[in-house]
Amino acid sequence: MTGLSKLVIATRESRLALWQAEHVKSLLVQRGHGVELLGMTTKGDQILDRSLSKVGGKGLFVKELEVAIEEGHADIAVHSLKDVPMDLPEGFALACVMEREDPRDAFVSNKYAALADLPQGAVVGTSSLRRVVLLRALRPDLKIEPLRGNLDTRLRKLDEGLYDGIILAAAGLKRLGLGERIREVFEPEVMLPAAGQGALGIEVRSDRADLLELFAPLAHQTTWLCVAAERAVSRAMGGSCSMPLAAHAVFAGEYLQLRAAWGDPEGDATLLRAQSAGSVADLEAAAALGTEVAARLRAAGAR
Ligand SMILES: NCc1[nH]cc(CCC(=O)O)c1CC(=O)O
Repeated sequence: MTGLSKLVIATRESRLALWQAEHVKSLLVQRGHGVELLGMTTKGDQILDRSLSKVGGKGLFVKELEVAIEEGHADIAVHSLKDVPMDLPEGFALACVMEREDPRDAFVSNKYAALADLPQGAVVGTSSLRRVVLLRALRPDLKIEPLRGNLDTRLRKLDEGLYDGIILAAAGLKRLGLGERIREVFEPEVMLPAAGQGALGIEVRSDRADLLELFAPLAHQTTWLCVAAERAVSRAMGGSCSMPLAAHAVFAGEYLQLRAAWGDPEGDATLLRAQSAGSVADLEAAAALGTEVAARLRAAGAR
């Protein structure tokens, strides 16, 4: 990047993706860089009638953006880390992980103030296998129905009366100024978040030393360590979103505390949990903690 050229951010065109790209743009503009957005549609945005776990998973939201970078139409992509596959394609790297928004899941409803207020057999919308399994553990009586689409689409379907309540990430709602729609946030003890939930990552070509240097100051080190541990659990478990898997890390003093939960993808009521904590100084140590927790899940019977 020279002083003259503009930095181009490839982005999906959902309101949340655009907010995230604009957020990164404003941080760069504050630092004196020229920035442009390149909006594009991904397969994940087009396929709305099937659960993502059935059509190929997380990579569906990032592939087109990587092609744009590869072909030189864009320099970077901004991702919700939750949607980023555990292993980036050859030649790509995360330039940084930024400070996390609220990592928790939220209950949204027009009729009920909390999950516990839902009557027997109420209809709850979510297409996340993780949320399905964790919801079943909390309320086996509920009727869980698929719910896909971007945030606005999901809220519209709730408002049309198709569901008594839905589960969404608090982070997306807060970023879009929709925090007042949240009736209840679930503490991680109650509904363990997905690996990377609430965190943003910047993807670049790994040979772009200029960009790696440019984004180093935007990194949030504790978030990066937490997310590295969480993603290592997913990686060690096979890392696909056709498996109900939760992983969430927090710092308690100098210790990184990592918890994970695994549900049987065949859909029975099995829910296994594992955790560990360690003093973690770098990304390798964080990843090792994640691998250890995955091994504990397996020892408990996870496949
Ligand atoms: N799977 C879609 C997705 N990817 C990231 C977020 C929320 C924001 C975040 O986790 O950073 C959402 C929406 C949701 O799960 O409700």
